[in-house]
Amino acid sequence: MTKMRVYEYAKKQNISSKDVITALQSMNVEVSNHMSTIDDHVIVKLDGKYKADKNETTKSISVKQREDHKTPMQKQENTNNTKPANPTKPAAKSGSKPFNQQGKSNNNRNNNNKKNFGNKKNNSSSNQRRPQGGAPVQPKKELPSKITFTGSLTVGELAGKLHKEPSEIIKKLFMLGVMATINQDLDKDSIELIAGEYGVEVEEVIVFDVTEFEGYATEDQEDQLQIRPPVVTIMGHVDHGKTTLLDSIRNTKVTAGEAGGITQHIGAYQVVVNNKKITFLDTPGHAAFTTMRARGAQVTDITILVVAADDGVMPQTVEAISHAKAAEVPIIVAVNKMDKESANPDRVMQELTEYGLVSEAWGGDTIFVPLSALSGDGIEELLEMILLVSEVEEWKANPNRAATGTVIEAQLDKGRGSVATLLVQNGTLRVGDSIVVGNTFGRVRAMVNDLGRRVKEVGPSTPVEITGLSDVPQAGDQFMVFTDEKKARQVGEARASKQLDEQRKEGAKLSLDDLFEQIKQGDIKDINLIVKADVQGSAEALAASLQKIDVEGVKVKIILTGVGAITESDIILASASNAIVIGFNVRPDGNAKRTADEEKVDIRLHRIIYKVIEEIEAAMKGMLDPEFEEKVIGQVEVRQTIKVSKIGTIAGSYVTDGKITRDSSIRVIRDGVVVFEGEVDVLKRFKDDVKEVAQNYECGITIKNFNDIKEGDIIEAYVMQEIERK
Ligand SMILES: Nc1nc2c(ncn2[C@@H]2O[C@H](COP(=O)(O)OP(=O)(O)OP(=O)(O)O)[C@@H](O)[C@H]2O)c(=O)[nH]1
Repeated sequence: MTKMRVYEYAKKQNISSKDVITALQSMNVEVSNHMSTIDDHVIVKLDGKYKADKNETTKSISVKQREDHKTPMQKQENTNNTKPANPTKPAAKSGSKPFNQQGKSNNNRNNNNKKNFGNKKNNSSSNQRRPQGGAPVQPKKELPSKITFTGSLTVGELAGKLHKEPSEIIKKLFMLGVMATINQDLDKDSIELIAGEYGVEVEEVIVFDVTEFEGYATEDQEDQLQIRPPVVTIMGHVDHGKTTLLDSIRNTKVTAGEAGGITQHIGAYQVVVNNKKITFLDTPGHAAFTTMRARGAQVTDITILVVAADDGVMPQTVEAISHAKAAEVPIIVAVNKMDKESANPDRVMQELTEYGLVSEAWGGDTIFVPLSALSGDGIEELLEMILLVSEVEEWKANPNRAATGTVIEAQLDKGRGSVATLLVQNGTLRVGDSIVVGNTFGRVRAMVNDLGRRVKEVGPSTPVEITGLSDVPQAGDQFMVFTDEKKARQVGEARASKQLDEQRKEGAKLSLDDLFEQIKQGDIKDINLIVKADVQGSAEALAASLQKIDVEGVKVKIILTGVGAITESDIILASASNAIVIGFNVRPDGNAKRTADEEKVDIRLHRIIYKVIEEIEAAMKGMLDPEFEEKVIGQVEVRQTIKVSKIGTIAGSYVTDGKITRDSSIRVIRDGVVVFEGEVDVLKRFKDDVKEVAQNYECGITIKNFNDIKEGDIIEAYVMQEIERK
């Protein structure tokens, strides 16, 4: 089914949106503004109308206007009806992802998110008619054939570029149902729409942001890529043996492979199995994993999920699964503690099927390796399985380029200054390289590997500890080597100052309020949700219903369902996956609230299932109900009460502050406690019904459904005011 927006149709027909809206209204099709969607049967009807009615006034006027103001060149161009080409950024190469794009947004998009008329309320402009005769005095300058912009333009700026008076642009916007001021920012669609009305071509110029690494990264050609070792993270429930497993792999493999090496804990290590390397991140647990991902770093290729055979699936096992799945990282299950008598691997297999991890033995595709981290039995098999998965996945990188990668950990060392363990993800890192790491920079002074040995250069998937940075970066920060030291300094400094700016601004996390805007801009294809509920049954029911929502091809993806309060870990997962958290009959705990504020994670709390569905659906359609805020307008003191049969209790009162109106909401406060909330029924001055009573005046009030009003009560009057959504 074809669908288009009103303004798209207007463009197609070369007429104004306003005319289309008028036509639609005459056809009894409900449309609110130029952003409204019309479907194909309406389109067919409209097509018919415009075909049959070629000389329809509105059309001839709008075409006439356009022709009048056009240069000969544009007149010619108009026949091509070309859309401006939009330069896009080079796509990151899939074989080697030096920088994760997730959660990143470039400046231009941020600008586009500013107020634009797509999300403005429609205004009642439907009575306005296009001026027919006596055109306003036009500026002398001719229309340009093409205009350029970056990010957005204000109405005034656009007018300047089009050599038009701002008032004319404002008028045009008004015709499209938009009230705009001269300083209002217009987004790309709006700029194209207005320029299109004059037949002027628009080109968006994307300015290269010096602080974004992506801009400097060159694409690797397929023939430059070579197989690189996999990077493995170990996750699992407390005490299931993560640390023991990491130690045991390192002890059996590292010392055997590299005689004389003294293991050094630098946050990651490499082992050699069958002449092939495997890199392990040394910080077990999903907290580190997810914190990194929240910072935009994806370093893990494979997750080893450790489950103790004598304990089975536990809460953190489930969390680890969600985290790995959210990051789309393959999972290998290590069924640990097989040496114990109480070990029951079948139970582990059984329990994990519930989370979609079905062992190969049972017809699934998840690799399960029974082992004992303590005795070392099964570790060899686990390592072989890791190699097997890597053979299938074929992770690649280009060793012959300047290095890029991620910070695994970093700290300030008394003697050596800033010390950071970097994981090289692409290219080769060398001593002496000029490097930007996160928001700091420097030259690689010395490099030490996981065996405590000094090294001169390291290739892809290798962890290495470096010194020489001017400041301490953070785990998860990305780094990039620059051939030019000056450039490194410049980029490092620019990034540092940008970070300061960003700290001041809000993070660009997903929120229901701007969901529609993001969907419209094509920025999101899935909406990630985390559902926490008081009981498993509701969590599942809610998740199932939410998954059925499908608005304009955008789907809801549930990345975690769980029972109990919303925890900090949920928030971190939400932040890393750009998800919204839904609490059904549950609340966030203190830490979760704080983290959600910091990470700008949107939490929605509900008590009724259909309300949740309704809200998400409305947000996706850009139809969220307006938000209201309470505004106290006045205070009234009850000085005397009179009981009247049939009417109830009349409160003889005195307005001590502000005013009270007949349509205000009220609360009755007795000794500081709210005893009733409701509405005014009748408001009188002497015998007359009045609309409002101002400060220092007496009045008589009755309250709807409340007769227990007492002398000395305070009546607080308030109204609900719509507040603009962010
Ligand atoms: N019998 C037996 N005990 C094991 C095995 N692996 C680990 N353990 C024991 O289980 C306990 C917990 O092991 P850890 O390696 O500290 O577990 P962990 O998952 O790292 O725990 P946290 O760091 O607290 O999350 C220790 O007492 C280990 O000795 C095993 O294969 N067999």
